[in-house]
Amino acid sequence: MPDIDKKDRPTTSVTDQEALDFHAMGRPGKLEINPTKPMATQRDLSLAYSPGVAVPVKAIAADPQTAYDYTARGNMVAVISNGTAILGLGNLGALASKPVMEGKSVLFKRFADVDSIDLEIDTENVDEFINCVRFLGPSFGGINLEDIKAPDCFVIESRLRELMDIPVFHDDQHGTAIIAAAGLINALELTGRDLKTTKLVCNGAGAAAIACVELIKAMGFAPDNIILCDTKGVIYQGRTEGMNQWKSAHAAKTDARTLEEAMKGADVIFGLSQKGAFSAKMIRSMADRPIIFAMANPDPEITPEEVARIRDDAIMATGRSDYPNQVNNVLGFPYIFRGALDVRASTINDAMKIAAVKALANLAREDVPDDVVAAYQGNRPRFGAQYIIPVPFDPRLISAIPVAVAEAAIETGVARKVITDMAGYARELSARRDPIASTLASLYERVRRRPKRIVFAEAEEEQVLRAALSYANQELGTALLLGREDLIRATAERAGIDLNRPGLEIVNARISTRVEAYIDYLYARLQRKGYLHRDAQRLIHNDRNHFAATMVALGDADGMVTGITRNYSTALEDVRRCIDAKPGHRVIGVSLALCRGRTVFVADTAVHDMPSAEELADIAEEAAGLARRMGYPPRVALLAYSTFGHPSGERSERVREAVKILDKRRVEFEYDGEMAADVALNRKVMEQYPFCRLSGPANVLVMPAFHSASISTKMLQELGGSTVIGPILVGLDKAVQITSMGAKDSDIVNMAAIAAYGAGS
Ligand SMILES: NC(=O)C1=CN([C@@H]2O[C@H](COP(=O)(O)OP(=O)(O)OC[C@H]3O[C@@H](n4cnc5c(N)ncnc54)[C@H](OP(=O)(O)O)[C@@H]3O)[C@@H](O)[C@H]2O)C=CC1
Ligand SMILES: CC(=O)C(=O)O
Ligand SMILES: [Mg+2]
Repeated sequence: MPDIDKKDRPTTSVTDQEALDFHAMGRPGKLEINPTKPMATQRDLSLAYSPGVAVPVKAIAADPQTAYDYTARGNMVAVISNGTAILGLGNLGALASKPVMEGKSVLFKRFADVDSIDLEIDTENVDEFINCVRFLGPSFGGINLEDIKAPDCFVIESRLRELMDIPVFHDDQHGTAIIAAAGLINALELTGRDLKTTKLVCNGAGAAAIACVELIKAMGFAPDNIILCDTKGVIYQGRTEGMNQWKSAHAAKTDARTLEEAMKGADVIFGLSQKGAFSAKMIRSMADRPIIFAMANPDPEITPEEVARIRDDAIMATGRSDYPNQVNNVLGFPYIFRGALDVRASTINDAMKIAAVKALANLAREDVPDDVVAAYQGNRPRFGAQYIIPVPFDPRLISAIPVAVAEAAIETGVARKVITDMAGYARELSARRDPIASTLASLYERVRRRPKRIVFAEAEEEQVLRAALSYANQELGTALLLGREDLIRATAERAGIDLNRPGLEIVNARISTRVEAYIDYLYARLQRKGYLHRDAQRLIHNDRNHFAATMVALGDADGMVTGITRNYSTALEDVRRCIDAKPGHRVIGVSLALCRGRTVFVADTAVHDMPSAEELADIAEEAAGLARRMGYPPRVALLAYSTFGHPSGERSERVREAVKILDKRRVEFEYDGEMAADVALNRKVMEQYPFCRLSGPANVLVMPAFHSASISTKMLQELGGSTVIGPILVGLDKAVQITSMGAKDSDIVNMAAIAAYGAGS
C-alpha cells in the first residue's frame, strides 16, 4: 500500500468553532451594501433621491434598456435558494441555506466584481417558488439558482427561463457540469483516454449529476458508456422505483444493479451524492489510472487520503478548497455571469457553457503566475495529476472565462450588446480584479506597438525567466536572458519553460563578442575614479548588472531590469557606474500607489536620503514628468508636517524653499506646499486654504525625506490596502528598472514593461 501522499493532505483545515467565529466576527454574516454615489450633502440627496431621481425614472419608462445605464441592474445577480439541497447536507430549509447563499454572493464580488444579493425563499412548493422569482426580473441582470433539490430544480429552472428575459442559471446543474467537464477533459488527456471509449459511473442522479452527464454527452461522451446510480442503485432501463423523467432519459442498458457492480472496471467515477458513498473495495475495482471526482460537499464520497491508501495511480479531485484539484462551481458561476452580463445576454446557452469548459481546461495547461503560487503557500501547480483544473485564486480566470462566454453569446445571437474589441474587453476584465492592470494596460499597449529588447540581468533565477517568458508572450518585445547558458537552461527545464520560442534570446556573457568593447567603455568611465583596467574587466566578466547596463549604454539592448538578487541601492550603484543621469535631470525613484480608485505618485522613494530644497524641486519636476508621461496631469503637493507655515518649524523650511525655487523656474505644472498629507489629498480640507494653487487633490506627493517616503508607501500598502508599484527609476539616461529583492514574476514583467516604455515606446 502506498503511503498517504503528502500533497493529498488538506493544505488548510478549519475547526467548527473557527467557522462559527468567522461568520460571527464584526458585522454578522459575510456581506453588506455600500452606496456608489456620494451621500454627504443636501445636493447629493437632491440628485440621488427626490427630485433628481425622477429623471432616470422617466428615462427608463421611455426606454427600458437605459436601466443598464442608470441603475445597478446590469451588474446585479440574485442568488436564490429554498434550501432543499444545501451542499450535500440535504434539505435543511431556506434560512439554514443563508450562509451558503451569502457565500456565493461574496464569491461573485470577490472573483468577478459582480454585485450580488442572496434571497432565501421559504417554500418547497414549485409553483410558489416560480411565482416569487418570476416577478423579480427588473431588479437583476441575472438569476443564479442554488441548492434546490432535483427534480424540482429542473422544472423551476426551465419555467423561469421561459418566463424571464435575463439569464436564469442553476449553478448546481450547469456550474458544476462545466467545471467537472473541464477537469475530465484534462484528466482524460493525462491518462491517454478517448472521450468516446471511456467508461464513466456517476453516483447521484440529482441536479448536479444529471447536468454533468448531459453536458459530457453533448461534448461527445458515448451515452452507452455512462451508468448513473442513486440511493436505489443503478438506474437501468426498465427500473420503476424512485424514477423520474430526467433519470429515465439516462437509464443504462446494463446488468449491473449496485454501485459496486457498476464501478468494476470503470475508468471514471463522479460522486455527486453524499459523504462516504465510495468504499475502498469499489475504488480498488476500477480500471488502471482511474479518474475519481468525489464532489460532494462539504465531505466527499471518499477522501484523497483514503484513495491514496488503496492505490497510487488515481487522478483524484474533490469539491473542497483544501485538497488539490478542486472541482467546484466557484470556478464557473462568477465568470460565466460576468461574461453574460457584459453582453447583456438574454440567456446562458449550451454554446456559452461549452466555451467556458474549453477556456477552463486550456488554462490549466498553461504556466501558472506567481500570484497563484502565493495564494497556495508557495506550491507552484503544474499541469498533471495534482493539477487538472485552475485554482480559484488564479487571476487569469477573470479575463479568460468571461471573454469565451461573451464571444459565444454574441456568436449565438443571445447578446443584446456586442463587444467588438475583445482584447480591450479582456484588459478591462483584468482591471476589475487588479488595479495595477488598468494603470499599466495602456502602457503595455504602447510598448506592444513599438516592442523593445530588454535585458533580464538575472535570467538564471526562475521568477526572472517566467517574467521574461511572459514579456515575450505578451508581445512586448524580445527578452534577452543574461547569464550562463547551462544554468539558464537548467532553470528553464526545472520550471517547464520552453526557451526555443521567438522572443527569448540567451546572452552568454562568457562568450559574448562584445566583452572587449564593454570593458573599454567601462574603463573609460571609471579610470579617473580609482579603477584599474583589470577592475573594469572583473566587473564586466563577473557582474551581470555591469554587463547588462553596459549593453544598454552601448545600444545592444533598449533597456534592462534587475534587482532580484541584490538590494536596491547596490543594484543602483552598479547601474550608475555604467549610465549617467539624463542631461539636465536628476535620478529619483517614484512609487505608484493605487488605492480605492485613486492613483498617487510618491517621490523620492529610492535615491535621496535628506534632499535639499534644490533637490526637492528637482524631485517635484521629475515626478511630475513621470505622472504626465503616464497620462496623469500632475498636481504636485510638497509635503511636510505643517501646512502653509503652521505649525512653524525649521524642518518645513526646506520644503517652503523648494516651492520658491519652483516659482523661479516657472515650471508648467500645478504645485504647492508645504502642506500636510490630509490637505493634499482631501478636497474638503484643502478648501480651508482657498489660496492653495492646486485645482484638486494632489496626485503627486513629494516627500520631505526618504524615510517619510518609504514609511508612508509601506503603510499605505499594509494598512490602506493600496497596491504599490515601484520605485520606478526616473531621470537616468537609459531605460533601467530595479525591482525589489524577491519580487514576483508579475512584478518583474511590470518593471520590464516600464523599462521598455521608458526606452521610447
Ligand atoms: N463540487 C461541486 O461544485 C458541487 C457539488 N455538489 C454536490 O453534489 C451533491 C448532490 O447535490 P445536488 O445534485 O444539488 O442534490 P440533489 O438533491 O439534486 O441530488 C442528490 C442526488 O444524490 C443521490 N444520493 C444521495 N445520497 C446518495 C447515496 N448515498 N448513494 C447514491 N446516491 C445518493 C440522490 O438520490 P435519489 O435520487 O435516490 O434521492 C439524488 O439523486 C451534494 O453533495 C453537493 O454538495 C453539487 C453541486 C456542485
Ligand atoms: C458547491 C456547491 O454548489 C454545492 O456543493 O452545492
Ligand atoms: Mg450548490
